[in-house]
Amino acid sequence: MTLNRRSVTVLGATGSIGNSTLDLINRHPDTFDVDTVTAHRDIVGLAAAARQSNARYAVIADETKYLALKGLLGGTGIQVAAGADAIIERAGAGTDWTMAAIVGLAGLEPIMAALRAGGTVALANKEALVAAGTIMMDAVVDHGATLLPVDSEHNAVFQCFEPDPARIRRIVLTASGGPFRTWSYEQMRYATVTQAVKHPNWPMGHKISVDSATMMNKGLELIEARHLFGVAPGMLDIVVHPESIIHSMVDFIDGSTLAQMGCPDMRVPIAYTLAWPERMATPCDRLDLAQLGQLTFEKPDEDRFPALRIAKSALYQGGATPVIMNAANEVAVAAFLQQHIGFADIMKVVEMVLETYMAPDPADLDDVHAIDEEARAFTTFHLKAAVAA
Ligand SMILES: NC(=O)C1=CN([C@@H]2O[C@H](COP(=O)(O)OP(=O)(O)OC[C@H]3O[C@@H](n4cnc5c(N)ncnc54)[C@H](OP(=O)(O)O)[C@@H]3O)[C@@H](O)[C@H]2O)C=CC1
Ligand SMILES: CC(=O)[C@@H](O)[C@H](O)COP(=O)(O)O
Ligand SMILES: [Mn+2]
Repeated sequence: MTLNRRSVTVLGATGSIGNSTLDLINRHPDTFDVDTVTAHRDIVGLAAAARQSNARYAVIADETKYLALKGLLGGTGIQVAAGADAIIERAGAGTDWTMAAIVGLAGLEPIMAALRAGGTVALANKEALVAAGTIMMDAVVDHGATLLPVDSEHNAVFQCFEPDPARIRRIVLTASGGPFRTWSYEQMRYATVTQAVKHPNWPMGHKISVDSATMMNKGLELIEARHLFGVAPGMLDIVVHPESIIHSMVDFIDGSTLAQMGCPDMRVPIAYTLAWPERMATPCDRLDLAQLGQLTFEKPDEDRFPALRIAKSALYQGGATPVIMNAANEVAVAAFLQQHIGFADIMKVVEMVLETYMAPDPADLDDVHAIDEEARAFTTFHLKAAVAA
């Protein structure tokens, strides 16, 4: 590998994507210079990540953990900071490459700071793009930044894509179908947290795992694709592919379809963004199609997975709707993970909020935050009523 030396920051360093990113980075200490690693509350994980990667800064969002983190990193020379603003400040410090792997809308401002600094942002956090897509894509252009998709489907599309929209007929996102692909709606009503976070193919954080189980993950990914690739909503499609070997496809006007394939390991798309526009070697398993035997495909079922219908409607509506949908979903998923509501209640809540809470289209980031905060408060207040209805 002959990559230029580059400085990197990993936002969300203690999570599933953060760990995979640092696994790759730590294998190449002569290429990657780790500037900053961040986390929310996990000081033990953050201190380990900072030590292993020889980071310059370790930043924890929860300010009450500052002294404890400082204690864990005493004598290392690694600088410690705390608070959401400190994360935004380090994200905007101008490193060459930033992994955006904070979960949820909490990741939006650090992403915007990194884009404003004009660097390359590897985007795992889909919630921020769903809520603030147009604003974020404008910032990429205005600040000469580069936004590279990490999400496996979007990274696959990016690898197959041609920027001339006249050549593209359709983008097809693959969906595993999640842990409840073969379950009836009635069975899903009684699904437990343990069952919902057990994804069949990908080990991931709890929030995205629940999104995969409801299939809201695929709905969020439709909106993510619309912004990343600038295509009309009608050009986006989903096919269920339980093996997660084909990560997505692009259909061209001449009848050709390009697909990107690989074993389900997020280090592959992460490595693509780390090395881009080159490629780098990874320790990931290689595909053995003869060993796999067959790949299967199914139509998505919007009756058993209403999130698909709800998100499609938000995709077409745009404006405030994706912000509200994302906020309601984040609140409802958290309530499910805390066992306050059932699995099937998640989409009941999201649908109720979208039917009853209205907001004008956001013009800027302040509007996005205002709508997000109000929608969260509305969802929390009406949670029990939505479930009882
Ligand atoms: N995991 C995957 O394979 C994929 C993930 N993604 C997307 O990537 C993002 C991260 O996912 P994943 O790694 O699975 O999630 P995890 O839950 O595993 O990790 C989340 C990370 O964000 C940090 N964090 C959480 N809340 C805050 C906050 N309020 N402020 C600052 N930091 C915070 C966590 O810190 P702490 O550990 O201290 O809580 C942790 O480092 C999500 O948006 C997800 O949709 C996309 C495609 C695939
Ligand atoms: C690894 C990744 O990109 C996830 O978003 C994954 O796609 C989730 O799987 P589902 O297809 O089940 O949503
Ligand atoms: Mn994905």
